[in-house]
Amino acid sequence: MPEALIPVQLLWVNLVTDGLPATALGFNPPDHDIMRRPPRNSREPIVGKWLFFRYMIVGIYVGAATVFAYAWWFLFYTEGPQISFYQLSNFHRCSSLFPEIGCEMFTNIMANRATTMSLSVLVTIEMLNATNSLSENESLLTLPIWSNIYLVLSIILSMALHFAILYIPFFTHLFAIVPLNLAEWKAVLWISLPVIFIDEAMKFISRTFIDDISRPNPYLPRFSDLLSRVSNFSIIESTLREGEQFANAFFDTAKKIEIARALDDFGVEYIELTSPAASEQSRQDCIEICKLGLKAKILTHIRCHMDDAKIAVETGVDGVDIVIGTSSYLREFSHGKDMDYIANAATKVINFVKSKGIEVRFSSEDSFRSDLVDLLALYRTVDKLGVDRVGIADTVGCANPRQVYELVRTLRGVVSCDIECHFHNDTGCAIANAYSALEAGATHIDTSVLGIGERNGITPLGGFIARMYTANRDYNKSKYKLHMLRDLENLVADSVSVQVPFNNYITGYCAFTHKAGIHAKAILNNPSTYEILKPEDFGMTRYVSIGHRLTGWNAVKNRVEQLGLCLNDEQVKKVTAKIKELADIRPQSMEDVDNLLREYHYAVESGNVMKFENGLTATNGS
Ligand SMILES: CC(=O)SCCNC(=O)CCNC(=O)[C@H](O)C(C)(C)COP(=O)(O)OP(=O)(O)OC[C@H]1O[C@@H](n2cnc3c(N)ncnc32)[C@H](O)[C@@H]1OP(=O)(O)O
Ligand SMILES: O=C(O)CCC(=O)C(=O)O
Repeated sequence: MPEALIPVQLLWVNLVTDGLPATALGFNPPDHDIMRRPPRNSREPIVGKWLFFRYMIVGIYVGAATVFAYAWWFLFYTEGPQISFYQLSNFHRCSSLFPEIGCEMFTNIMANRATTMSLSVLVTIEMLNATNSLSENESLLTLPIWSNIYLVLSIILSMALHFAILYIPFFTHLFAIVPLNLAEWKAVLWISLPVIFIDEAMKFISRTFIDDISRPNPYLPRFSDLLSRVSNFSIIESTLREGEQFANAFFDTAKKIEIARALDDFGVEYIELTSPAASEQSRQDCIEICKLGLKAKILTHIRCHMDDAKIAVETGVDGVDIVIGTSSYLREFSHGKDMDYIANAATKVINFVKSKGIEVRFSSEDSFRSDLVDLLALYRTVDKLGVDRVGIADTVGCANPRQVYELVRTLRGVVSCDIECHFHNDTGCAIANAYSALEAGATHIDTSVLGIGERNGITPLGGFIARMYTANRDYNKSKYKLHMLRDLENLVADSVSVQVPFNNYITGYCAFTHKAGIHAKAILNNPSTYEILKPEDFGMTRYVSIGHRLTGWNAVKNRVEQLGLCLNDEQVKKVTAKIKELADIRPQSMEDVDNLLREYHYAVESGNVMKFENGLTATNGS
């Protein structure tokens, strides 16, 4: 095709569009939802992938529309020459192929008209694009063009300048263009306007799927985080493997079976058992548990060693979890092998387990203190061998959630199989790390009941459930029998001779106890004010404690109503003051409080309230 625009015209477009409208955009008002957006990550690129894609789409449209405007004039315009596309695109061979059409049209005033169409479309589209840029994501319907009056003025001025070069003869000559008529201007508008709709569609996608700017809470999971498995994960319950490494643990066969059944009933997807290479009884127990026909898949955990693998595959397990240390500590002080040896051993053991048609997972022990390049190369190798999962283990509990997120996210880009994560709790990060791992794309999390395991253990099942329930209540309620958690924890606590901690997640005795008056009032009005977990979902009950100096009259009034007593607000406030007086001396049981309320109520009913109050004070003072 002939050249649609010459350099001076392109310079003009730059001058008109980059000058006034671009400057006016600096006066854009803020988006309406600006305060609901989370702060931008400082490491996020200014132009991310999606924004770049948007620019490409709009850019392609601008280019196509400019060229089309030129072609339109030659091909479709009723007052134009109406030649064919073949003729237009072979204009340089016009004199030899189709001289009858009059080849001078490609150089004379007709060509200038087509050029003017192109130029005008480009200028108009740029004005519309400036309008689109009032906001990156907000629609023009809610943030209209007149919200930036400078933009309106600059567009008017820019178009006036464009009209000037179109209709003042000196400039038309200078720019090699011609004045357009009404029909041509209509075509300019029709060709330019779609850019508004294209950008509105892009903004809609950004708002709905990419930026989540409509989220009321900026800290909820982002829809854009497509890798996140927060609502699609499996639990590998390792009480009967990692848990057996807890200092107090000794599980006989009957106890293991009882725990396995309880875990299965609760709904965990996998149960991991101690290596059958550990002892003859461990091997027998493994066989017995496999025979139970549980819904959960049974795994056993072995060293990356053919001897262990051969024993494991004979037990009837559904899968084998292979592990080997990759950090310099473990390579030097545990097994003494280098990365090449590890890769070769892994290949042999994985191929062997796979040949038995059962699941195989390969994990690196002490992943967070391993060399990242070595680690990723190893994972890539085992992924290619066809493992079902690779595992990351924070064996010493050194990792924090950010490090976990980064490692899992990196690994997610390297392997296509599932990713399992195992977090020790030495620094109290095990639950948060598990959550971060899922956010980054991990698929399986290792837990043990009450977190029991080597040293102070791993991600506790109950705490993990609390975290995941908070992220997606329905998903967790549909997968697990949450009300069984307490029995499960009591069973394991008894088996290993420990108490369930007072502040245990969900089942600790004070997990749903509310004490301070301010809390109690709000809880009684709406439990969600101070409860992120619904006790009834876990078969637990809420308790509002009132026999103490931190109580308040709202909590006391509630108790008065529960007891069916009749006191007005002033009377409740007075009796609350009495409770505080007494509780300053010693804590009051619920029975003490109830007796006091009944006595006070009786005194009110019988008209002896003054006497009662004085007597009470005297008793306290004595
Ligand atoms: C971080 C974790 O929790 S990993 C899981 C830990 N689980 C267990 O240890 C299961 C219980 N363990 C046991 O019963 C025993 O340690 C056994 C049966 C596994 C091995 O017992 P032993 O042969 O007496 O060896 P020992 O326990 O003293 O040392 C471990 C051996 O395994 C080797 N080893 C350690 N980790 C690995 C591994 N991941 N892959 C292959 N070999 C390993 C060590 O080099 C050492 O070999 P060596 O006998 O040549 O010195
Ligand atoms: O097999 C695994 O992934 C974890 C092994 C383990 O217990 C650990 O590394 O702490």
